[in-house]
Amino acid sequence: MILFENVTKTYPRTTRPALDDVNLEIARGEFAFVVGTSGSGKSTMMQLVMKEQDVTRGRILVAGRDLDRLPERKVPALRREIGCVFQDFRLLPNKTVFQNVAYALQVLGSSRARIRQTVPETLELVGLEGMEKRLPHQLSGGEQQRVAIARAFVNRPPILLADEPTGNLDPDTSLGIVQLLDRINRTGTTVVMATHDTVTVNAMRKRVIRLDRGVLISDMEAGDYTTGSIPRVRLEETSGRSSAEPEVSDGFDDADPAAYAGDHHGDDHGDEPDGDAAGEQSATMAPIGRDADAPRAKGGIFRRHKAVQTSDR
Ligand SMILES: Nc1ncnc2c1ncn2[C@@H]1O[C@H](COP(=O)(O)OP(=O)(O)OP(=O)(O)O)[C@@H](O)[C@H]1O
Repeated sequence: MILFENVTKTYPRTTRPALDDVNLEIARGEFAFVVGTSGSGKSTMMQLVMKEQDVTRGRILVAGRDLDRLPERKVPALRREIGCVFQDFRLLPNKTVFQNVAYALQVLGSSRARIRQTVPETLELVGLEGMEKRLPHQLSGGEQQRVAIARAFVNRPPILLADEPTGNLDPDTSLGIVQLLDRINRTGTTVVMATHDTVTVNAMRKRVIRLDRGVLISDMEAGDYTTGSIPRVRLEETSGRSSAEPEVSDGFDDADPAAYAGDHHGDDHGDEPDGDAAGEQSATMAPIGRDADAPRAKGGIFRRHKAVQTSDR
């Protein structure tokens, strides 16, 4: 689903790379934490996946697309397949919970009927039923982040990136947010979460990818956030081969969700990707947990890597 091959990113007017020769594969349906101290390159990794930044060297594949060869006009289609959640929630302050989530579908051209159906389903999924008409400032931080997650997930993207989503939250609330991301992951969505949050990482026992000054130093299944004792590893290829919200007039300023009834605009998603793109998303919302036990398919085109211990830190 996400493949980094010898990826180096050096920002203009800097000497040390933000990411330095990173090799990495995250398969479809995986949940991975990306950890490391401030400045280790976590956000850069996320931005590269979104094609908000371009690599300096190396290659990135996302959902079957080679980002270096992706024409600018196809970047929106890439981003429709990636939901994003940030530390600072980034909600629209003058819109209700419902409107914030609806907005994500609206910009995709979804019909009012679809919006009216899927927004309440998604709000229920994230545990915000009954809060549709509240404004962001009438919510706790954890609730605001749930709105942001609902907005990121409402069109069922195959990939969800979360950059420090618990950075502004207390430990209990943080755990709830990560458990929600875990639930979303169980529907089949690939989740990558950058974090400093030791407690949550240790509680979840998921894959932990560790960066140190731009270098991928370890990649562990069911790992933890043990600082100082993780063996340094390098990724060695094996022979086996096996995939700012625009402020627009939306016409949806009515605080009453019932106002969205009935008016079909069609679900034109615009410029669709080429056939090489994996996983065109479903237009309908499935109940959460429907796919929870489905086998996690590995992408067929991605190289497999294995972690090799090189030295102790
Ligand atoms: N736009 C930019 N221009 C120049 N340097 C940048 C830019 N963005 C990030 N960097 C540098 O790249 C390195 C990695 O930064 P990045 O934000 O990816 O780290 P991070 O691990 O996400 O940090 P944090 O946990 O504090 O968010 C840092 O040295 C940072 O100063």
